[in-house]
Amino acid sequence: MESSLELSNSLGSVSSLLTRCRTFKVLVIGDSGVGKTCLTHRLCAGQFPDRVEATIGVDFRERLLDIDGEKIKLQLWDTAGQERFRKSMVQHYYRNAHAVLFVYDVTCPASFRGLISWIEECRQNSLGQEIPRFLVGNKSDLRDPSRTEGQVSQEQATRFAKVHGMMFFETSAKNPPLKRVNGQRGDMEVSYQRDKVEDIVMAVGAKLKRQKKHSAANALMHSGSFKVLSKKRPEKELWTCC
Ligand SMILES: Nc1nc2c(ncn2[C@@H]2O[C@H](COP(=O)(O)OP(=O)(O)OP(=O)(O)O)[C@@H](O)[C@H]2O)c(=O)[nH]1
Repeated sequence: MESSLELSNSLGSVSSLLTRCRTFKVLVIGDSGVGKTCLTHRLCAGQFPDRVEATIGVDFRERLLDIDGEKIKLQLWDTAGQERFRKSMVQHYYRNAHAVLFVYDVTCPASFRGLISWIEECRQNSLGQEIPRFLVGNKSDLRDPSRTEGQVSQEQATRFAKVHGMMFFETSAKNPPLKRVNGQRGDMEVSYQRDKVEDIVMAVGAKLKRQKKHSAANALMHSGSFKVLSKKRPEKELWTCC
């Protein structure tokens, strides 16, 4: 039997584990040119970059979040969409990933169809179904409401997301789309999209935070006593301070 002092120490460790800042590796994948680099700039720095070049290999950007008083660091891995720039590094991308953003361009149906091969690449690299997945239709500012051809509809994307267990967002890394409204000064265009980019980052953070609590609670339940956690520490790179 554990003494009450040991028990209280154990509970103290649980609480410090739960409040510790954790870094989450989030992969951003999709065809070349869909806007992964611009999106990760917006997600991390809040700005659309002036100039971008095709990603070679991988780029990292980080975003520190405070979710309900808890600090979480998202480390976004902006991977190259072009096969020739990613070949030799693919396995490294997928190692220890905590979440994946699948990005397509809403004005490029080929990039939407291409998602199947990105899902397959995840499977080949042993990314389990328990890893949270998010579907992001980018470049919504270029959507032409008068056209149905040559664009990916939100209905199509919603169905796809449901089938593949993903949370779906449509957004623009560049600009919110404009809408014609009848204001006091007559007809004018105003932006009507809330900052969906911010919604994405908060949704990813919240989902990962919930998962973290869940896995810590599971570890506690399965060990019987929390002492076991200190013996079997999670992998070093997964637990870093902000
Ligand atoms: N209009 C519009 N253009 C965008 C948006 N996001 C990205 N772009 C443009 O799309 C082009 C490609 O953007 P990138 O961010 O380099 O695309 P990527 O997916 O990272 O491409 P790779 O590095 O080759 O994989 C650039 O010219 C961007 O300016 C958007 O939301 N709206």
